[in-house]
Amino acid sequence: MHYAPVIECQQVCKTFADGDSVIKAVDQLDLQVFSGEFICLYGASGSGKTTLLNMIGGLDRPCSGEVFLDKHPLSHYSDDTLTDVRLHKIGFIFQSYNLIPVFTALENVAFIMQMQGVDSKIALSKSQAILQKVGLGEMLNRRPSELSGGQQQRVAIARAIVAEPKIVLADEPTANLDSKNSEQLLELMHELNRDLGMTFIISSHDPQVIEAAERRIELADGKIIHDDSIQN
Ligand SMILES: Nc1ncnc2c1ncn2[C@@H]1O[C@H](COP(=O)(O)OP(=O)(O)OP(=O)(O)O)[C@@H](O)[C@H]1O
Repeated sequence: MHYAPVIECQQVCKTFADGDSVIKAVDQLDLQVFSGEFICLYGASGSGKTTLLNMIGGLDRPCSGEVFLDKHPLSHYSDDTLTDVRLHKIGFIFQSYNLIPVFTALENVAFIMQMQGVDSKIALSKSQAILQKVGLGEMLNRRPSELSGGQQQRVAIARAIVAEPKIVLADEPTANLDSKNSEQLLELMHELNRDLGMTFIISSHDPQVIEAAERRIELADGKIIHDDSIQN
């Protein structure tokens, strides 16, 4: 059951200069995402998936058009406010895990909540609980270099979801995982979607991820060429 669009893209464009020519990475794209959806963006390399996720998450700004988050146009926010909005509403999972090498698994997860101003003790206990949930309860004190790729990815996921954001944006989250770890990650994301109603937008080339999504959206040349929610 979907209640309200949490994200809306209206005629969103993003161009990049490439020498004398211009690349239209995202081209007049319209999209509505509803609360609780589990979406996979797929399409050839260079079709615009990462660029679109970055604009939805406020990491990058469109050249024209507008992205709305909970009906608020992101362009009206200053960079500082946007950082704050992102911190409280959106969890990011990147292909490269972006963990802080000198922090332990526990500290990497707790860090986001501490930035949100959550009391340290509470942040650490919530982080411990979420690391247990992703199967890393025995590895709280290991640094990223002491964890496997799959385990590092699970720390990154724990970090993205610990503050229970409304929206999770994941850019090729299974790209560096074997099929068993990919399956476990997918199960975890589905569980969070089902139990906590988190909205997921995942970009992927992985047939396992595409198959498991409720709504599949295909991009080509910065445009949507297929959307399961639209009869096309
Ligand atoms: N910072 C940038 N500067 C110049 N061109 C860029 C930049 N970021 C993206 N592009 C170009 O924009 C287009 C879309 O790139 P994007 O990374 O969004 O595609 P993608 O679908 O995520 O690709 P992949 O599946 O390979 O990750 C590509 O042609 C890319 O080369």
